[in-house]
Amino acid sequence: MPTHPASPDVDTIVAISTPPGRGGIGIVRLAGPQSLPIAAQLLQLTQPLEHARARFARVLDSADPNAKTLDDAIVTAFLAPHSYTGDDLIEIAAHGSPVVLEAIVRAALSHGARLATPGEFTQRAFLSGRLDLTQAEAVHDLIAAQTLDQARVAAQQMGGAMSRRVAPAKESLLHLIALLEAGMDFASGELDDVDVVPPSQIEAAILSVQTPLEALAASFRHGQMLRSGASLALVGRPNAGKSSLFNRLLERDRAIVTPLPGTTRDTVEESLALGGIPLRLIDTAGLRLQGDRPADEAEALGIARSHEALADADLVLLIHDATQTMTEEERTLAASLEGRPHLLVLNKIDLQGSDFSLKSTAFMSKGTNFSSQDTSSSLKGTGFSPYIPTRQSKGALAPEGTPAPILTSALTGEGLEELRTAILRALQAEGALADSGALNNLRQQEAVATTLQALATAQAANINGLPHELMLLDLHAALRALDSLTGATTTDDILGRIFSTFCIGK
Ligand SMILES: Nc1nc2c(c(=O)[nH]1)N(C=O)[C@@H](CNc1ccc(C(=O)N[C@@H](CCC(=O)O)C(=O)O)cc1)CN2
Ligand SMILES: Nc1nc2c(ncn2[C@@H]2O[C@H](COP(=O)(O)OP(=O)(O)OP(=O)(O)O)[C@@H](O)[C@H]2O)c(=O)[nH]1
Ligand SMILES: [Mg+2]
Repeated sequence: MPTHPASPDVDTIVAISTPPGRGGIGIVRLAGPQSLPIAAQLLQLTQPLEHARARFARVLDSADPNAKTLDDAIVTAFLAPHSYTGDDLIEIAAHGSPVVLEAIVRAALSHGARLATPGEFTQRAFLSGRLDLTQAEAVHDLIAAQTLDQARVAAQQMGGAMSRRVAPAKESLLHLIALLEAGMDFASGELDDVDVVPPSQIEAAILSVQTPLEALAASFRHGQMLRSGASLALVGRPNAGKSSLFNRLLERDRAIVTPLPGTTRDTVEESLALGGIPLRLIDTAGLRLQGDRPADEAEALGIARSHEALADADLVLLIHDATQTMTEEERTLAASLEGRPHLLVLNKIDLQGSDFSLKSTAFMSKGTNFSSQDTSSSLKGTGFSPYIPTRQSKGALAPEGTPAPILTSALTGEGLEELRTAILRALQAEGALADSGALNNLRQQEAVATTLQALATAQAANINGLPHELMLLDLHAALRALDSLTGATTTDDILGRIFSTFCIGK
């Protein structure tokens, strides 16, 4: 484990740790071996600093030759190794005035500190072994969290959920490596050509490492969704009720709605949290039918944007007016969405007879197994063919066949709950949100994917009876990849890239 001795050649760093701007209180943080002596020169203490005890102090105006008081502050000292970073750390909580906080930082610089780089406090915590890399990343995620669910997941990760989750797999892998290496030493001695460990035992051992890591790899999608959210585009013919549904989902009248087709001219974007997942909802200009020309250039440009939103969205909601027959174009559009996550929404069901609504409800409640005979007469005239959704076990936003249509009325609100549920299901984000120790960034996902690849190669070598030396190379590669997940074997440039995305002062 890397350690960070409190030696004088380690820089003492300083930064404002509270957000830029004015606030009730603002905190300047100093970390490193010179923190205490530097603080002593900036402050007039009435009582000596003690570990983790808040003390009142006057902040001296260092620029003033008579060193008058600039502010009153509360100062806390954390002595190495019992601090956030692991080295001596001082916090000065002054009034939250940017000029005062900057003066404190400037004074600390003049006494030998240097400005902390983004994330450097957390980087030191990592380098001193107080946090592993997934925990350090979680600190960043927690600060960036936009929903409480995101914060909960980050907090679990910050508490070491990931390391705990991979620990048993790593233990098994180390055990297997030790076993094979011992066997090899043995074999190179007197007992040549003797397979000390039988292939079936190796196969089982590799499998016991693979299984939990595969489950971990599958958790990536969900973690990613919680971190970054998803974008949702509402597309369809003019007047289908896209903007009305958009407003319903947002629960406010954001987009303009009129009875005239071609009302929405440009894409309209709004954020929305659904089931703890941050979503970017995009209303688009209605797609005109062939031969049905856009009214003007603005509308034509708007339609071009609709196509872009359609191409970029993580999930497409194809909105169809249930009172209209589905056109060839819509069918083509629906077909082009195959293989991508999308939902078909039949809107304006309030305009159908009550008969329609009842049958539709029965149709929906049958669950997911529709057969062609089920082609409900309620859908007659809409042009929708029967759907046979298939469940896929894993895979990001995996297409699940053509989804069953969702029947809504933006006017009455009917079907909106079903639509919300269907959106979450399509994003595969239902169920336990705070899946403890889920992978939640590309770096983590790659570490696990590389581990699994190396394990698969090792397994193939085992099955093909290749020498253990070769298998050991793959197993060591797997171990290195697994260790990079928690940062034990992560290169400096990758570390640099990770911490540079943090706030200054964190
Ligand atoms: N004022 C303040 N608030 C803060 C932090 C901080 O550093 N300062 N934190 C972070 O930025 C977070 C809390 N995390 C922290 C984690 C560990 C330690 C720490 O010093 N731990 C020592 C024990 C300290 C003691 O003796 O009481 C240790 O574990 O050895 C401090 C904060 C959020 N709030
Ligand atoms: N009865 C009924 N009317 C609806 C429903 N949804 C929308 N409307 C009406 O249909 C008309 C068009 O609605 P919009 O939401 O503007 O349709 P749009 O798809 O955004 O249309 P464009 O922006 O032109 O592409 C408006 O008069 C709405 O009030 C619904 O579920 N039932
Ligand atoms: Mg509209």
